[in-house]
Amino acid sequence: MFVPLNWNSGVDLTVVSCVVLGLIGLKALHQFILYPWALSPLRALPGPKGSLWSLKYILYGEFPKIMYSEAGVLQREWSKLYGKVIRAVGPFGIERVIFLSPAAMQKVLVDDWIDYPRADFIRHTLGLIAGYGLLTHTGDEHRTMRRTLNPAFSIASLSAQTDMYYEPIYSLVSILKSKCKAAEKAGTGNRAIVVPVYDWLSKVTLDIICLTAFGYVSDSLHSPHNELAEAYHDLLSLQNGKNSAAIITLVSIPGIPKLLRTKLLYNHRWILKYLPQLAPMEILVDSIKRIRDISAQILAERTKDALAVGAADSSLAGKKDIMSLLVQSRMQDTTSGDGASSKMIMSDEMMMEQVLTFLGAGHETTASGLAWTFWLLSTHPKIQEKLRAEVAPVLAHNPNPDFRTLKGMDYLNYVVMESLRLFPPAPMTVRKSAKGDFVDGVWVPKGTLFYIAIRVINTYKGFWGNDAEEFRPERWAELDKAPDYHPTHSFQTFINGPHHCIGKTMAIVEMSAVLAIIIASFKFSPAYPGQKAHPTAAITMKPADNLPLLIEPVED
Ligand code: HEM
Repeated sequence: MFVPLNWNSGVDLTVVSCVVLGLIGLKALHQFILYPWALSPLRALPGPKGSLWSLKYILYGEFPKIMYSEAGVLQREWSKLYGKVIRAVGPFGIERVIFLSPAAMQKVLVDDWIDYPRADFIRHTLGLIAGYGLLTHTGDEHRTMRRTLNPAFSIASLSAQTDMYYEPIYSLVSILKSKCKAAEKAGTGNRAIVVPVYDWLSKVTLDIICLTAFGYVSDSLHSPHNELAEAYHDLLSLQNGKNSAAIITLVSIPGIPKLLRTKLLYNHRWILKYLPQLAPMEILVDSIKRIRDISAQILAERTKDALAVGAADSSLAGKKDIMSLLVQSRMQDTTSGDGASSKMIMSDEMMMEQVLTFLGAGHETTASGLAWTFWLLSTHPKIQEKLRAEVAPVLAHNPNPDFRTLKGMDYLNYVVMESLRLFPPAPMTVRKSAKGDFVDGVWVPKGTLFYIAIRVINTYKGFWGNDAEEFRPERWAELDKAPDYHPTHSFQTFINGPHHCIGKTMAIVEMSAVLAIIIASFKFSPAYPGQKAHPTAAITMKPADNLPLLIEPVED
């Protein structure tokens, strides 16, 4: 029988409160101090250790340092001090491990990938920003979804899309040339101008991904108030360590990721600006809603087109964009009943999440990759000259090179790969062990977070030699001579295994096309003496200052 607690019940409320508080205290003591520092089987691994006299360190561990330092650089310093296996304690006493060896990467990312899914907080952060599409699924569901999407990213389909790159790229060239001309006419006597390179690259890559992924003309290069470009601009303006920490904390609370996408919260988003720590979330909720609305519109248009084509003709009727291929394939599977076997017949809702994923995963990553390439070329003028000498004659002969011509320019490929190695647009990702097991001879308990140290592995001297942190594109021609280079696991920019980036070849070819044409048209140099790169610390690594650079048209 239920006995209410009151002064007459014989149960002393003070005792009950003390017991409850005592239990909470013990749990906190275990979580923050005893487990990570005295009981965990990982506690003896090498790694940074702060003072247990510091309340801040007990509460947050290495997290503040990680969030406020350049992505991957702190971890690279740890690898120099502690070697290929590192343990660091994060917020709430939660441990994370870093393994650099090819054997560990093979186990976690390739052989036993099902036992090492993406951690929930990273899944929800990605889902919120880039849709709950392929990026957020795992296991069998991921396998069938990937099988359904793979054909749209085949070499044949990419080759058919290459000619769609050129209109946006040449539009950018003519916009920048007219800006240089205007500067000269304005009486500076000089055609060199400083431009925010990342901003322009973000527009050109948005226009390219919209055309190649959806056959949608965004033309953000000419329309400064393009809705999609503005929504992404607002979303990306949130990208800094403080906001990332707030987003990660929020999405770790059950129910919040769903709430952030509801109409209710969108309609009352103004409330958020009154909550100091959550004020930037108003921009997040608003821009996500705008991006989702435009994505729904794109999907509805593609479905309408496919139905019209399907009624007239069963062929793809010249549509080469990824979404048209998927919508067509869904129609064929639905009518033939094939989808039930090996492929997935995606619902409208699921297709919509894929639209968001291709936009989110395929736009800003490529723009950042290109921006860092121009930064490296600005600070390495001889390499810039050598690249121009390779691409200019090819473009003079063929201004719109096809897939094979782009792949055939060796130095261009080396420059792109070397830049993606040093400045990987996604500098890290996270996995969580679903069971306890030995990794590289170390017992790692269930529930441990694995920091997949993309940038650290890409620049580890143990794999790349003493000049690992230098920009030297020629190294890609000499990999067979590098004794410790591992062909699969020394370069993790797109990671490896079943979750490896589905857009890898697309991104490399697109970057090569943009880079070849822009570098043949303009010389790049730093905007001011002593300029430094400022990569933001977040899930992706974009230049915090939009990368101002001095550009000058190359004489015809
Ligand atoms: C330079 C550009 C790019 C980089 C550096 C990059 C990097 C990555 C990385 C590191 C992952 C693995 C994330 C994880 O498992 O935690 C990934 C996955 C993914 N990427 Fe990319 N990406 C780029 C461009 C693209 C493009 C152009 C698209 C599509 C249009 C794309 C679509 C995806 C998708 C759908 C996944 C999830 C794959 C799966 O789980 O099966 N990415 N990317």
